[in-house]
Amino acid sequence: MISLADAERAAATLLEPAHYDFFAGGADDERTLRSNVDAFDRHRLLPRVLRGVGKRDLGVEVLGQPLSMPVMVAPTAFHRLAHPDGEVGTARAAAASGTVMILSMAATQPVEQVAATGVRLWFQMYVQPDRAFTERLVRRVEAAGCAALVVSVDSPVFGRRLRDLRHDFGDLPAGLACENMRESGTGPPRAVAFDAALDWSVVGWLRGITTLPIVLKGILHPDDARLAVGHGADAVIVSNHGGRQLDGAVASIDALPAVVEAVGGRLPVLLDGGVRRGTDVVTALALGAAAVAVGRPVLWGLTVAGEHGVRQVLELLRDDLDRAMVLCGADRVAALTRDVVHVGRCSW
Ligand SMILES: Cc1cc2nc3c(=O)[nH]c(=O)nc-3n(C[C@H](O)[C@H](O)[C@H](O)COP(=O)(O)O)c2cc1C
Ligand SMILES: CCCCCCC(=O)C(=O)O
Repeated sequence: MISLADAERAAATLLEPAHYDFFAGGADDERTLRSNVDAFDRHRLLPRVLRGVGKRDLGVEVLGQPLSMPVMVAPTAFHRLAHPDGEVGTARAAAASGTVMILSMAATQPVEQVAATGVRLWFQMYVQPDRAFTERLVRRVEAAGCAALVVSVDSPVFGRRLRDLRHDFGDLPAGLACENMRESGTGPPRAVAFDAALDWSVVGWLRGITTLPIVLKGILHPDDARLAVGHGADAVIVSNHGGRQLDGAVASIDALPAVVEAVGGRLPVLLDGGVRRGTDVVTALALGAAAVAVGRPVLWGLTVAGEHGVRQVLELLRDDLDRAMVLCGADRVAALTRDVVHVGRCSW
């Protein structure tokens, strides 16, 4: 594997077609899925030269946590469908790469086991209509040592994914389950529910039950970004759920600048969706993201070689980012300013 595209090609040959399509697919006609990548391709970089960038520092701090690079692992479901190493393998790789893993509520290994790897872990959740269960889960992830709660707000219902319908893919195979949906270690797992009745009061409710930082994942509209600030969120993730929810939603990188402007530095803005190259990371950082997260590429690395494959994917991105930064004349993330990004013709 010398690129993330290689990882996907290799994974496609290894996975059962239904599982590959679950990971790769998006909602409906997959317009947003394609847009996430295409939109990065519309951006070009305007590099600076002769900047003395012999030594680079890719490190950033997000919510008080130091990351060795501004690339985190996005929450994705069902890692044991990809490889027996599962979420634990992904966590070990993220820890070795010095970054944060956001663990999906639909993980196939328990949060305690994943946290035991020593990774810096944030926990993603869909707030369940059963708030008592949600609160018990919050206590559980706090006890496991998770450092932030990532609340997905882009899923009042589950997106309609035609690939899954065609394969009749709905349930996990025997022996795999959403381990964090069990009330106790051995009890049957609950189904993950999506709650279309959720409104902004959920942020205050969560604030009332936990001191963990609350990160809202799935913000695209600048007015929602302002509301997130007003309701006391600690960070937002500009995301369209990898094109798996509202097909036709704007590409993440296109939504980023207005969200950054709306937030006005009051909280960190993260981004996921379509990040496949170091130049994509540079573009997002230059447009104001504090860091990015990657979803599918991690699953492809995990499929190909378990923990080692995820490590390879993360290190490929690090290497790519380092090269992109030096070629842009930036020796640190803060040196990536908006003028480095260009869309359309140079007019001066
Ligand atoms: C197979 C798969 C499962 C996902 N599961 C979750 C999930 O459980 N919770 C969540 O908030 N987002 C989930 N996402 C969305 C990712 O967190 C992220 O927004 C998206 O994958 C980023 O786009 P990328 O795959 O192009 O990097 C999932 C995405 C994929 C591809
Ligand atoms: C029935 C379990 C739901 C898992 C949700 C995973 C997810 O968010 C996705 O995009 O897929």
